[in-house]
Amino acid sequence: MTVLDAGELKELLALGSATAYEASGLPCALPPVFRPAWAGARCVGTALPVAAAPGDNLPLHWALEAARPGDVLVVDAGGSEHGYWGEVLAVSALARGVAGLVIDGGVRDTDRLREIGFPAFSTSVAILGTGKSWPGRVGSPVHLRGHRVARGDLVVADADGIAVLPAAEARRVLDASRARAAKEDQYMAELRAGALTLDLYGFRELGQPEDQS
Ligand SMILES: O=C([O-])CC(=O)C(=O)O
Ligand SMILES: [Mg+2]
Repeated sequence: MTVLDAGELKELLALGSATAYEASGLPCALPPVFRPAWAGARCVGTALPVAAAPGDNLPLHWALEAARPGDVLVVDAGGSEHGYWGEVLAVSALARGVAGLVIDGGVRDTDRLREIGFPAFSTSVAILGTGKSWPGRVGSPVHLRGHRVARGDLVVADADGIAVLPAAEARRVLDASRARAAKEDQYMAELRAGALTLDLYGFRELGQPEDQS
């Protein structure tokens, strides 16, 4: 679905969410309240939006049938502090090639998610269970804390945060991210040699502090 191939997606993930965000020039960052469920979780893929009711994870079971390999489930659960997702759903997701989960809501079984390597990002970790009353919506756009996420958007999620890019911007953002990283690599060599960011970035002209003691 995305215009990038598997190698390019991997490269964008390695460049990182912060670089993708900065290079994009777009307001594409989800707020920092979304955190990885375990240290080292990271994923890239195409968004499959899901809407769920507070304390009800039935739509996530449906989403696993609808998901295509490489999809990231992006779930609006209204920030509800319930364990919408855990080991059982993650095992199924891995078997079906789902690349990850982003949920405005809770996840649980986080040790097991780490052990089996399923990358989940959530606004809480919560042990409360969920009901199965409303099948929800799978595939139509959702709003996560004011950010619209549509089917096919590109999700880049790692330790720093989550960028959600329109699919049509993916190649431009990859190119701009490569350029940004290459420029920073050049700067690194100079910084290691003792140069100052004030000079490399031309910040000296922006003004100096009153007290430099
Ligand atoms: O009970 C649920 O649906 C969520 C959960 O803990 C699991 O998937 O293991
Ligand atoms: Mg469980």
